[in-house]
Amino acid sequence: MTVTETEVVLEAEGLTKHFPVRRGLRDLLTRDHKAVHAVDDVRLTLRRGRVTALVGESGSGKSTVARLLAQLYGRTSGEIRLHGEPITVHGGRKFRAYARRVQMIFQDPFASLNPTHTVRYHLTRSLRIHGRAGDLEENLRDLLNQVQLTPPERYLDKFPHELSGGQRQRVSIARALGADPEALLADEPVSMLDVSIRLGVLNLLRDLKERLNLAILYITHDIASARYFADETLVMYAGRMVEGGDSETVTQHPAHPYTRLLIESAPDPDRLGELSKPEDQAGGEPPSLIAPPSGCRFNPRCVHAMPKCSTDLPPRFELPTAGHWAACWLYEEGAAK
Ligand SMILES: Nc1ncnc2c1ncn2[C@@H]1O[C@H](COP(=O)(O)OP(=O)(O)OP(=O)(O)O)[C@@H](O)[C@H]1O
Repeated sequence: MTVTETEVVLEAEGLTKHFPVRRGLRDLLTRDHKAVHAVDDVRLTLRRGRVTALVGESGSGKSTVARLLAQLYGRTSGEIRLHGEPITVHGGRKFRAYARRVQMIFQDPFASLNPTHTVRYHLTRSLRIHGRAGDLEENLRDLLNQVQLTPPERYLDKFPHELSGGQRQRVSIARALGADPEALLADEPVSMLDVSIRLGVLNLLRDLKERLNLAILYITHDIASARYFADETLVMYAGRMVEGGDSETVTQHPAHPYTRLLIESAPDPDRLGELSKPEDQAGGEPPSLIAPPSGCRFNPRCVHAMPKCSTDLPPRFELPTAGHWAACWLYEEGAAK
């Protein structure tokens, strides 16, 4: 791997987002400031030419992380660095300059494309906003070629409803590429597509990562696809990161009980009929994020929970494989595994 491939593009440290809960009259009287603890103390690094998967079940805070990184949401605390420089933008020209380098792809390509406008309109707008409208026709053709919608002439004047789900998502990707970004934040980019076309879109993203040396954040609830598609995998539970490392290690040798549960719960034809879920003690309910459990947030569900787990927040413990870590007291030196 060359140095440029591992160049850090975007980093987050201590990234935290608490959404205030709308207060009722009683809360006003008691001055009770409730908040949804959607994301707490998240640290991650996106590098050129690498895909980083962020995996977790619904409500674990994955989309909020992506929106914080895209600076679509203001953060409660923490730092975001672009090429090592701390950066905060609140819309306007500074946001546009940021979005030129960090683009987001959303889950639902139908909702993110305007049904009254053609592919040409969407892509032209992106190129214009990002100052790349010189040689417009050539750039439009180039964008469609990049996402393998060929010949481009067949697609340019189509409306979103005339395209398949996979083609629409390719147009969304082309629109993001119109900015010529360094990082792509892909929030469940294939989860709304038919199973049969998901692989094609993931292969396209992988091809773009390699050809354009992009840093990609791939958000998914499907840990099996992370193994296939991502270089590195981070696992999130109830707003906190619980495990990370290279994808092969995290998916083949998961350390955190929650990661093991995710893998056990993934559909696997070889395991049909095995109904017990030994890693899940509490029957599969994630906790309230308004009053999250103290200590490790997974402790009420964890079959390995020790007294300490409900009182002390586990730090990241390094594991034998380089770069592999788990925030779990089982890995404290001397703890029985
Ligand atoms: N704008 C908001 N206001 C209040 N709470 C929010 C807001 N956006 C998200 N949340 C809450 O924050 C938590 C994390 O949500 P988020 O959408 O980031 O999770 P997710 O892992 O992406 O889930 P999904 O896969 O279902 O999109 C959830 O409890 C959600 O209800």
